[in-house]
Amino acid sequence: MPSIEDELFPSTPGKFKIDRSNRQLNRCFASTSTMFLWALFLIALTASYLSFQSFVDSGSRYLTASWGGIQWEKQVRTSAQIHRSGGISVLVTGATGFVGSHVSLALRKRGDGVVGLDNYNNYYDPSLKRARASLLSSRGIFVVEGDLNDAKLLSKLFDVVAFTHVMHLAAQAGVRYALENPQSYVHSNIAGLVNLLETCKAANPQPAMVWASSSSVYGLNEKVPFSESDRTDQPASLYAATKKAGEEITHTYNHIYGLAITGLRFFTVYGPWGRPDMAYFSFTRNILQGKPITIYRGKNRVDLARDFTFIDDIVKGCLGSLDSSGKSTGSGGKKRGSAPYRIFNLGNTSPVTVPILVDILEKHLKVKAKRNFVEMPGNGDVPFTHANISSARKEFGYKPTTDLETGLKKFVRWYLSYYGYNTKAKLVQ
Ligand SMILES: O=C(O)[C@H]1O[C@H](OP(=O)(O)OP(=O)(O)OC[C@H]2O[C@@H](n3ccc(=O)[nH]c3=O)[C@H](O)[C@@H]2O)[C@H](O)[C@@H](O)[C@H]1O
Repeated sequence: MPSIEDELFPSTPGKFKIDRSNRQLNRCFASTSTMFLWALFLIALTASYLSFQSFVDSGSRYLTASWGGIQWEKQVRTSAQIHRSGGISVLVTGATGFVGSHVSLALRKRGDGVVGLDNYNNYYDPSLKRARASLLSSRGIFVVEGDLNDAKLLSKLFDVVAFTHVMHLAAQAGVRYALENPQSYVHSNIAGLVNLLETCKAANPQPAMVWASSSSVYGLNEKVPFSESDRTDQPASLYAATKKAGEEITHTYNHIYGLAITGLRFFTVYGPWGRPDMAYFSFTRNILQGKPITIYRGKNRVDLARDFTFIDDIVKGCLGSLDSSGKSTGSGGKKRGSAPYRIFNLGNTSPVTVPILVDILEKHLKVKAKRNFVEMPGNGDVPFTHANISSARKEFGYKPTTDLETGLKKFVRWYLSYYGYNTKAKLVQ
């Protein structure tokens, strides 16, 4: 298996050759007028190259065309192969993301077929995604590099494999980043979702879909703990609004086309191989580097709290949802009967305040944090979250077992090892 360095710096840079012959040029530059015309031509060529390049740069965040071909199809087919009786074949979107990589590995471990899809966008350090991809590849999971909005790619994937399930985890995550880049939420969480649903609806047979909604849909809801039947019409961030829109959109596809759909409201998921933009991760980085951390506080200096949920518990919830998803009834875009439409909270059911989270990190890191308390800015945050998980428990026996203390210990152990704190030379973060 190639190492992560090999993937980043391929040994064969390509087939581009520089033509050093100047005989042709000598003839062209024979007269001044020809030189002038030639100069104009070069300027036009450069201008069109630059505009093409900027088109490529702006598009490359999302779209790549590095798929297709006999070898590629063979890799997809092999990766989708099921190795247990009664197993399923799953297309996992966002497979090199935090939750996606863990779910892919768990499915593969129990013998299910898994094909990943990921666009490796640069919302956070793509090298972490490449490292996760390397791990997946070592377990025989092929990750297709491409974007949800690439309809041809999605339809090709379903031509090659009759996926029984789609685990849709690709998304623009993060509550506060929506202030900076609102369009990326629309691109991934709305347009990308619809594109995927269009493909699933048209597939024959149709897969069942399980996808990641968010605890943030509860928004300004004050009734605790949050139950699936509580109101979700007061989102506090654009992120939350796009996830809520996703719930409505998936309902439509269930209603019209008979797609079996399960939405999972994840509550602040954390753990090894996590997302660097999240508080527990960036706090750890700053604490180790001796930099201050900013802790938001609510009105009247009330601490914010989250129902932090350990990744292994989320993975159990995802697999339980896939196994109990029921079947889609339609085919080729035609509904043949009603199909299940479900929404579940996946949380830990025991909220912890942010300062206590920092206490636990300090204990595991054996370093004191430099705490800087500020009033919660109007950035989309909500004061607290708390999941009622009785529906998921009833439906597929969901039962979280990892408390924050234990989960953060596992995260810190991974973090120190991944970033080289256990060796003499610290790696650059
Ligand atoms: O459950 C979800 O659906 C979401 O969970 C996560 O959002 P959040 O619960 O906001 O997690 P996270 O950023 O770790 O902040 C945690 C706490 O630290 C506070 N916080 C944060 C940053 C900071 O600098 N200081 C601070 O006090 C902050 O105010 C908050 O109280 C996912 O990112 C999101 O993609 C989505 O999945």
